Amino acid sequence: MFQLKWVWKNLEGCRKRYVFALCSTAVLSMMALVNSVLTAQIMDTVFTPVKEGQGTTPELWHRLVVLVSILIGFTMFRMCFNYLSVMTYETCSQKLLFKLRRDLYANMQAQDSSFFSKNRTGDLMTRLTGDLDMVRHTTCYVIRMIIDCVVLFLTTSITFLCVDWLFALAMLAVTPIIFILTKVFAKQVHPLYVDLRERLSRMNTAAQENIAGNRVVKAFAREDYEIEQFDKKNEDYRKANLKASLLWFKFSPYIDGFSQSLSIAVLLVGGSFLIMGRISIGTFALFNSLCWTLTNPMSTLGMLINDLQRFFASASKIVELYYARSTIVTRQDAVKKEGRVQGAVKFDHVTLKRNGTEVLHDINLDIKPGETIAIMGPTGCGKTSLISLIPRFSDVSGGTVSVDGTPVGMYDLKKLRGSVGIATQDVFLFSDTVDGNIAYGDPEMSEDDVKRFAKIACVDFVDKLPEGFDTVIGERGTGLSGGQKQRIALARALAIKPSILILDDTTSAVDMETEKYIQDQLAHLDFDCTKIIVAQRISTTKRADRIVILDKGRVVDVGTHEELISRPGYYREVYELQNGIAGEKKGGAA
Ligand SMILES: Nc1ncnc2c1ncn2[C@@H]1O[C@H](COP(=O)(O)OP(=O)(O)OP(=O)(O)O)[C@@H](O)[C@H]1O
Repeated sequence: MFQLKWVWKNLEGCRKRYVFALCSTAVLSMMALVNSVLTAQIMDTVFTPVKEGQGTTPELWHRLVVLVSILIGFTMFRMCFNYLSVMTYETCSQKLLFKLRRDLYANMQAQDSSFFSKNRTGDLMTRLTGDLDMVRHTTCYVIRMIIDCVVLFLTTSITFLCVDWLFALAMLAVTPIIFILTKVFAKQVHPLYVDLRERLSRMNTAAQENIAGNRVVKAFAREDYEIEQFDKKNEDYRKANLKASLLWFKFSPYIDGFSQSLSIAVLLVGGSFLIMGRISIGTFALFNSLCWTLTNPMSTLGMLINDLQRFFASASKIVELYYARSTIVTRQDAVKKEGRVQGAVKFDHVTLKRNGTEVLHDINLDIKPGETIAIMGPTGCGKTSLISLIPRFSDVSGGTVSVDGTPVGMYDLKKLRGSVGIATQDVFLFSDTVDGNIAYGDPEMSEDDVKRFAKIACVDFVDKLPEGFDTVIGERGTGLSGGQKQRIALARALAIKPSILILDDTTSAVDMETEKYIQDQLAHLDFDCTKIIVAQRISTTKRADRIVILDKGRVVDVGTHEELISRPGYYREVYELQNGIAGEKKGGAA
């Protein structure tokens, strides 16, 4: 039930309107009885006297006209009221959907990287689409129908009991059996819908991964395998859907059968009472015409419970996302920093654990403002992990990372990240223009600035694009090479004029000449900036003020290019390898 409480909480702003809609449904359901009651009145006060030979007096004509006019007027009023009611439900549920989507999206933006590695994209997409729609469907339809069923059933039962208690009891005798059946059904169907929801999410995840990784699939000619894998998930989903539907089909004949038995009871019991003179023809007509108000709620209640269980399964998933809280947030007692960050970075006895394994051990590093630091080391030694601690993509497990003498954990997160320009290893560009991608960090940026940073990052290929800087790139746009994407990512990182620029293998895919040009440009930026460059190429690292060598999560050496090539170690090995010296030496020795 917490799911319903949560929906109520989120209806803030339109709760009064929603309560009005709920009440209007109850009133409309009660009104449904009035037509039958008026018809019974016409039968007993107009038709019966005529049939009993009293003739057609003007009084009877007058009574008929009045009652039929009331009937027409009432029906018109009910139609208008119903329209108002349905519109209120629709506006409230759409508003709720909009708010939830916005809140969920905002909350997702606040999550850290561990959240995204724990949750599959397809699952998150299911929550934002199908699950949310189930919440909307429940607030605007399922709840309305449940109220309609309950009120209709209760008012009809009370009316029947007031008119003829014995006839009413004969009709209501089967209802407890139907309620027990629907309760058992609800209990059995709930786990099926939780499972169904999970399978749908798995299928969506498979589809999403396949679309994202379609190049890999094609490169390995694994289309048939992928189709087979998707088919399995699709089949799983189909089976789960069928299982839930079959459960309903197992119960529905009994529920329908018992509901329909009411019509037979009306004919049998009502007919007998009519013959015995216990009830009038009007009373019989009333019971007969209102029979549906008892059968309908009972037969539709099962379907509504079906929907309600789907809602509970979907809402639980959304609530989980809604209340997910990142541990990487701005602290209440965060230090207010005015002005530009100078760019001093200090790692003080830093350790970092990932999934319980320590990947960085006792890192000590003091980087001065404006310094250029290169980080080098074998694959998996912790380079990306190390730099991700500066903008707090991850938090340290021990020790402190400080920027300008203040631990990064004490910064306002926006201030900290706004001072760090980062071009990551996996370049991601948005489906936007080149201009939009470069100015991503500052949408107000002038066209001249965009061009200036594009020049620094050597985005010279833009002239060859069909619409220059206005060419849409990314997923739905013009294709770019790996090196071209890297250069746009670099321009994007530079465009915010960061105090600390972090480049994680950003120029690995560009040619040597372009790289040299970019290095020259980076050395002469017109703003103060500390540069931390993760690279594997000696051509990239050799200009750095200091080069830090990492191995198995530890700093094993620090020095300038000259210092490091003058002593044995990882750097000299890479240097010799990349300059063909190792081969020459070996050749000479042979
Ligand atoms: N999200 C994660 N969850 C668990 N372990 C991780 C995660 N990210 C990285 N690791 C592990 O942390 C270690 C360091 O990874 P990291 O990406 O920092 O290395 P790297 O030096 O940047 O590697 P590369 O040169 O290949 O980019 C590796 O052993 C890696 O398997």
